[in-house]
Amino acid sequence: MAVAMRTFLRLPSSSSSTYGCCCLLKNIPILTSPTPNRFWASTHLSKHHFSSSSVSPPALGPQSNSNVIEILEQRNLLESVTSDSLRSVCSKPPPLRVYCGFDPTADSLHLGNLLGIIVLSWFLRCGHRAVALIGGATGRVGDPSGKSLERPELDLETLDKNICGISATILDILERAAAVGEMTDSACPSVSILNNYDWWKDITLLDFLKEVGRFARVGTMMSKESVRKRLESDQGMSYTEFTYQLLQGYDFVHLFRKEGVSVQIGGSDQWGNITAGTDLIRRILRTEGAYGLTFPLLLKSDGTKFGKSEDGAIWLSPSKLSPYNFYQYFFSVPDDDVVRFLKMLTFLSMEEIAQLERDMETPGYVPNTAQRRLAEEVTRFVHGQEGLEEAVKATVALRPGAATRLDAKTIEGIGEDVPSCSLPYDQVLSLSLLDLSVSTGLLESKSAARRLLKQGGLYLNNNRVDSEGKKIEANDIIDGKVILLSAGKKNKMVVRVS
Ligand SMILES: Nc1ncnc2c1ncn2[C@@H]1O[C@H](COP(=O)(O)OP(=O)(O)OP(=O)(O)O)[C@@H](O)[C@H]1O
Ligand SMILES: N[C@@H](Cc1ccc(O)cc1)C(=O)O
Repeated sequence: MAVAMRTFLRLPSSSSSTYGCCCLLKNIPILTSPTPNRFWASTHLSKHHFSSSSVSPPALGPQSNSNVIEILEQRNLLESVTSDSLRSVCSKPPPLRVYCGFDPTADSLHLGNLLGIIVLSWFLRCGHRAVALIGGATGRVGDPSGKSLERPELDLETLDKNICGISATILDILERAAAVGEMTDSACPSVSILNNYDWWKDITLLDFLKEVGRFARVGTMMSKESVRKRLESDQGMSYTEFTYQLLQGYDFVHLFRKEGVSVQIGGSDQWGNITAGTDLIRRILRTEGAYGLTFPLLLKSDGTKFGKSEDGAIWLSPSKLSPYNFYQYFFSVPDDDVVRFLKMLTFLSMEEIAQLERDMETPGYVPNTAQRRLAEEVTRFVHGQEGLEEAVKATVALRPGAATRLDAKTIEGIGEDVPSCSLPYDQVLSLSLLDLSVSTGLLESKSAARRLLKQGGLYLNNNRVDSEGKKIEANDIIDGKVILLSAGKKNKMVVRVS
């Protein structure tokens, strides 16, 4: 993909800064900020081309004349709006500035968080502007929404690392989203990234009580679901967490006043915090011009939400989940989920999705066609065309019996996601394949390995092995570094040879 782009990024100035993060966001010129701790990025992108590849072309086409609220409704991405007049406001000029906040509670975002980026992207596609807010300040406090226990306090080093990790992902994805939206107005950046620590670090407790606390009603604060639920629990709620809604509420006031942001979006669990913001804007700035919008939580078919606490979180950062495994996840979603995911997680037209749904009911439908389309679209959106090509290449190459020649990079790419082990070169060379399968832990015994080999299920670097006497030769060690063993189609073992 060739993208002509001009990007500015100001990272927080280091030395004295808590957020002196040194992450280098790839391909992005970094300008030193005159304002300490300000994290700001803007993206202007113009033409957008795609190289030919073996995957379907991406869903293109900005929809600048469309009403974003109607689109979100059609795609099950709309839960509530604070006022129905948002519908008319967003269909006429000027474009709106819309923000979504992300607290740095982990070093990567996950699939549930992607919904916020997708909704921002729909606004971009419809000609509006997007602001992603990193909660450098709110992350120190911890949002009680949807949590039954107080969040553990994060140390500053961890917060810093998390801010770097999630900022890089958000910027990467939103740049691609803005490119599809073909926003070319250089006077007004289509995407900005801000850190709320920039304004909170200068506000004293007395300022806060005077400027914010005075306008907040304790009764209203107590009635928020996040507070009510916690007060019913044995542990109760700390004053710090109780204050969270006012921090997020004041962010909206600040962004409304200083950055012209008039819409805040978030998952349905953010309703209380978002309305804290619209209330404060009404009381402090005496205007009705601010809107909140929530989207439903993305759920698995068993009704549990995609999050980060449980095992097997679908991370967006390639260092936590490779593009190959990310792709595989979507390729394997059950038929019952695929249409819902196509609507919520891709930008494919509703017509194309309806056609895929009809095809699924048709005799001769090739299983997983809809899943393949889903996997392509979501992987391309999150990891870019390059990440998608890497995932597809690995998928083809890693299929047992595949004709494609494996290389060390492809095998290393899955090394973090499948079991792996390291063995010295001279221990591996001339070892029998049966012994290697057992000593690496791929199979439990030599007799199990022999049985599998006889059934035609034991593979060395994707080639089926028939001979019981097969020994590892130098040219079986790919690029002198790795061996891929497979027991059947699913069980793999990467052997790193040192
Ligand atoms: N499955 C989801 N669908 C839509 N939005 C989500 C989902 N999960 C999280 N979000 C959004 O991301 C925000 C941040 O998530 P948060 O850190 O509170 O919880 P989480 O990442 O789901 O973690 P945990 O698994 O620990 O509950 C949430 O407030 C919510 O709006
Ligand atoms: N409370 C949001 C993050 C957020 C932080 C500050 C805001 O102004 C908005 C949103 C969450 O937990 O994900």
